[in-house]
Amino acid sequence: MLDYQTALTQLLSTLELRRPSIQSTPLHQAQGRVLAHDIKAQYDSPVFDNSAMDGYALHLGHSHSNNTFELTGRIAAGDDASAHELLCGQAIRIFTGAPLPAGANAVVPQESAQVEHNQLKCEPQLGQHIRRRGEDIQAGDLLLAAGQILNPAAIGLAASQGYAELPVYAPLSVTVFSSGNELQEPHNNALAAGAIFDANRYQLLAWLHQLGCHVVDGEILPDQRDETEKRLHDAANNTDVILTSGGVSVGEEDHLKASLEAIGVLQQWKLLIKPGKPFAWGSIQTSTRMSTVMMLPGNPVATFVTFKMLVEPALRVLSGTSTHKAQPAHLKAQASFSLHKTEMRREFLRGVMRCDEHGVLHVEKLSNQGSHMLSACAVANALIEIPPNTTVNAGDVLTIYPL
Ligand SMILES: Nc1nc2c(c(=O)[nH]1)N[C@H]1C(S)=C(S)[C@@H](COP(=O)(O)OP(=O)(O)OC[C@H]3O[C@@H](n4cnc5c(N)ncnc54)[C@H](O)[C@@H]3O)O[C@H]1N2
Ligand code: MOO
Repeated sequence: MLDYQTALTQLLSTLELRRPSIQSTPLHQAQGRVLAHDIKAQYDSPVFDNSAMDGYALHLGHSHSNNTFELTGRIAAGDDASAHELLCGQAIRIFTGAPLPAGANAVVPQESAQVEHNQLKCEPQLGQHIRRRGEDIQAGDLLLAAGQILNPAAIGLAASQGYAELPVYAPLSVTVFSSGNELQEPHNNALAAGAIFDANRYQLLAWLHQLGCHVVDGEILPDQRDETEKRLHDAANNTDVILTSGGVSVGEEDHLKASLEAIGVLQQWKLLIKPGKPFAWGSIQTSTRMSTVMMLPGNPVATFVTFKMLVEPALRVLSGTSTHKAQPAHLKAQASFSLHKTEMRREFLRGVMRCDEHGVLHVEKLSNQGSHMLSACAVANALIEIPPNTTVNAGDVLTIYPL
């Protein structure tokens, strides 16, 4: 059995070689997509020297000893300033964002100046309130690096440089299956004897929508080997990724692992983590594509934890993010609980983190930690990592993964 970090490293390095195709997307559809190439700045930013205030631009010179300037005109945002030039002792009405005329070396906000008969009175400092050409970005600089997840600010930055489209990786297509004869759809709400509602598929579909994947609902697989193999193969023909939950442990009604071995390659099965021990991954090669398969354990909390700690990073790498950036983000927090654990598996407890009035992060473990107890996942805002064979005392510093 692999420990968590080795498993994550192996999974991500396998997937790094399976990058999706590259396409061009208009900016309004770029949110959440992964940039496929480096993008360079096409312009200096600011594009030209301009005013940071509504007020007056002026030419402050050594030869000009008093605080009075002669007003010569007006430049608004959007105007061309090339027709204007300020000589020593001259000023011009100007507005925020308007280009500075030649000769301007200070801007005075209007509330710090008085105007009388075309004369401006103020006490300017050389260079004040001027936004210099290129002080943020210079033409040719790296604007956005390949692998960056495009967020609203990155999209605004691309627009500010005149990009209307960006090269991004194609969205991943993912089929989601649940497995088990006991499962019933929630809309069919009279529960049959021995049946339970399918929680995992709905949980997984929601995560995948949040990640911007193209999702195919594969519905429920019966505990039947032939049917499982056929539907996995069909899904591999049609989608880049297959996620299953349940049926991956050791019982004779658990057909997922054996089915993958029969029609594809099982690369890894079983990890030293709790919950999530029977997690498996591999691939199915069909005539159309190589589909990545990840099999999540059926206990709903095991599905939750393995999704956040393994599947989400894997999907990020398959979407074009670097293996480094795809790692789950972690923080350090002081435990507000104690426990003694004699267990070989690294555990990911469901917890609530909070910052105290001194800025120190604390984490409390929720009750209901069983791997069938989904209730704690719905209120948790962090997973708490407990290494193997560990005693935790209140105040100890632990690694947590914000949710
Ligand atoms: N003899 C052993 N038994 C089990 C072992 C083991 O090592 N030896 N491992 C246990 C661990 S740990 C886990 S985790 C589970 C995982 O088993 P499976 O992946 O085969 O999942 P199932 O047996 O199908 O289901 C487990 C549990 O979860 C419920 N379930 C399944 N799918 C869903 C769903 N879509 N929505 C809601 N609940 C679901 C299912 O009814 C079971 O109660 O195996 C242990 N057993
Ligand atoms: O590893 Mo299983 O997920 O504990 O119950």
